[in-house]
Amino acid sequence: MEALDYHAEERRKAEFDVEEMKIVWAGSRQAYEISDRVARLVASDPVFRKDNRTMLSRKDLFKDTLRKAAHAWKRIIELRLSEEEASKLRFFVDQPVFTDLHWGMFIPAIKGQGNEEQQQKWLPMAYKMQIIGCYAQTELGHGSNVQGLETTATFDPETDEFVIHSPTLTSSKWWPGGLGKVSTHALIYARLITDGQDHGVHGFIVQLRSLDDHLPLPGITVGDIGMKFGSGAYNSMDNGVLRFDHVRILRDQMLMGVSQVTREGKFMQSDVPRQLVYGTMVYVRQKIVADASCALSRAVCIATRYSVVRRQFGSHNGGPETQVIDYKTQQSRLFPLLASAYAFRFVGEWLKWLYTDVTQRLQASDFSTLPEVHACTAGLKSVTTSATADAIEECRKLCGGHGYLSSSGLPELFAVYVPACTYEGDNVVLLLQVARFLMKTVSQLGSGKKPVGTIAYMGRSEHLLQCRCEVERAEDWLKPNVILEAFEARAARMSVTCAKNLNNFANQEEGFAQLATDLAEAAVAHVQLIIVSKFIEKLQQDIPGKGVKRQLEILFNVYALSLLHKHLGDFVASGCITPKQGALANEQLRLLYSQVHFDNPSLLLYMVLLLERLLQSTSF
Ligand SMILES: CCCCCCCC/C=C\CCCCCCCCCC(=O)SCCNC(=O)CCNC(=O)[C@H](O)C(C)(C)COP(=O)(O)OP(=O)(O)OC[C@H]1O[C@@H](n2cnc3c(N)ncnc32)[C@H](O)[C@@H]1OP(=O)(O)O
Ligand SMILES: Cc1cc2nc3c(=O)[nH]c(=O)nc-3n(C[C@H](O)[C@H](O)[C@H](O)COP(=O)(O)OP(=O)(O)OC[C@H]3O[C@@H](n4cnc5c(N)ncnc54)[C@H](O)[C@@H]3O)c2cc1C
Repeated sequence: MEALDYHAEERRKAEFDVEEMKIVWAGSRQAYEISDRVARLVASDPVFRKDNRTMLSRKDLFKDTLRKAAHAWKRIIELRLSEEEASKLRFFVDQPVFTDLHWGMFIPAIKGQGNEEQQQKWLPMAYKMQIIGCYAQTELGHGSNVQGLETTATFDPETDEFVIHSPTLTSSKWWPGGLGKVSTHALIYARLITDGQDHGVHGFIVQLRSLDDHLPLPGITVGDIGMKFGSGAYNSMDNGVLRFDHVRILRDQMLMGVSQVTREGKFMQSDVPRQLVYGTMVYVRQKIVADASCALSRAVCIATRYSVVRRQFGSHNGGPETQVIDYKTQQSRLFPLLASAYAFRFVGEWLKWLYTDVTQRLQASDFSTLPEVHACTAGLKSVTTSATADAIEECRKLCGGHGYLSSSGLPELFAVYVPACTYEGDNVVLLLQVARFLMKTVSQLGSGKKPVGTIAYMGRSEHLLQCRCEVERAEDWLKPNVILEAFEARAARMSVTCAKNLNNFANQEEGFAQLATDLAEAAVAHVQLIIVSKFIEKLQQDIPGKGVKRQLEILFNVYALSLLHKHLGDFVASGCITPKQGALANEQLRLLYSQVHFDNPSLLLYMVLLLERLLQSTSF
């Protein structure tokens, strides 16, 4: 049977309502309709073709990208697309481009850190793209350590100006996307200095290039940092380098929403946490989590199509060879990735709500959830991007030799995706931020301050440190409460153990440095618990459509039990499950794999169907 006939046949046998599953994947009927409409728009427009992307020179690739970005903007205006539709268009055009940073960071930073007057001054020009902005924080010498940035912004009370300067080679801004060729302005993060006093890192809007001839302005040295990983990939983005030689800007070009400098040069810190200067990074991290599920689902779609169609060995009496998807090893490698795509989808939906909630709270000067939001966005960005990057590589291997062909789409997908483990925060550095939040929570357990939200389970740590999972048969692992308690017990025990070991060090900082690896692992356990718990909450919602909820329950169990199997050492070492119970979990997983395949081929093929549409505009 031909592949496409097979697909059609399998879809006809669907055990569930595929149309309703599409709505679940999209998040709502409206979101699905927008996705479908914009995907068709991109797929049907020859300007957005990408089948030549990996054969172009860097210069031609960049020109092609600019052409696409201009065409996208033209279509957005002509069709009066909403912000959500425009964002979808960027996603389907699927090529790193300067607009990602203009819309994804430059504008949000002005909205989040600028005062009312600054928003009124700069946003209208930015929305009309009369100015193009980038987010210039990272320097040659510092990326993770934001407090180590060296660029200076020195207030001159004589002229009511800041002097922006790059005092050292390592203070050169290095990496900002859109900086190398396109941006006319940059949001510069620099050390604020008034009257000889250093007030730390703050944001400043600086014009880099003339709006008449696009040439760099006096005192500005700017350019592209050159080729990056892979051929096509991120080379469509003009990541740049930038140096200042005593460039003067007006005082009102310092973003004054978080702190201010008066005409007399007095530094004023508003009664808001200084970390609001980091707010744009938090915003992008939560978007990156949603993007992870999309990138992962594309890779899974390709590997699923291949696995369903490819036959190898197993022919009897001249009959057809075995579909590779029938091999247990292929299933045990592929199905957890399919399940992870759904898990990241749902936790990304929740994180978007959490971010919206904290934004509303900040407007009411309620900073109570800011630490948790930082920990959740940092941790989920780290865990989902690391898992997705590894998964794309696994999908390449699942496709045998063909996975290494550019035309499979996987090499390009991998090369474009993997920097997500670094940008917006190195994944290990972000895990250590989560660990810092966990240790602070554990240290406060005795204070009577009840942990809430995603860390609430820590308030039950005494019980969790004693509990034993009630599993006697493999099917006991199908109960969400049993799985949740196992993940809570593991996470609580790993954090409490780290906290106890930290107490063996006289100096907390030294202890944190020595125990960093254990702390990072405790952070992963905490974040994986969040993902599992949000999947369970999704299943507790009303999910319409014949058999849809049943499919999602199967995927939940595949996701949770494959994680438990992968990290069995943590679970057993922390005492919450026995080796025998671990073996029963693995037995249940095997049963689920065969069920996912035989009872639910259209689930896989549904992914193929939905993601086929997304892939139509791609090179594979
Ligand atoms: C066509 C039109 C449509 C287009 C639409 C496009 C939309 C696109 C949207 C998204 C697209 C995504 C595309 C992405 C492309 C690539 C983008 C890449 C950009 C970048 O990489 S920007 C640079 C990123 N850099 C970083 O992330 C740096 C990482 N380092 C840090 O965050 C910090 O330095 C640190 C957190 C590691 C340490 O900071 P530090 O001040 O030293 O703080 P500490 O001493 O560790 O902690 C002090 C205290 O502060 C708390 N804290 C730290 N950070 C935050 C925070 N962000 N929020 C809140 N609180 C924070 C920390 O917990 C401590 O608290 P405590 O004292 O413990 O209570
Ligand atoms: C494709 C791409 C696009 C980018 N776009 C932008 C942009 O638009 N704007 C912008 O400002 N920046 C941008 N960046 C820069 C990016 O934000 C930084 O590269 C990132 O924050 C990591 O910082 P770093 O490069 O200094 O790495 P480092 O922090 O030097 O990391 C190197 C190694 O050191 C380890 N390490 C560092 N500190 C610690 C610690 N305290 N404890 C344990 N281990 C540690 C890390 O885990 C890592 O293994 C981009 C980067 C890339 C790759």
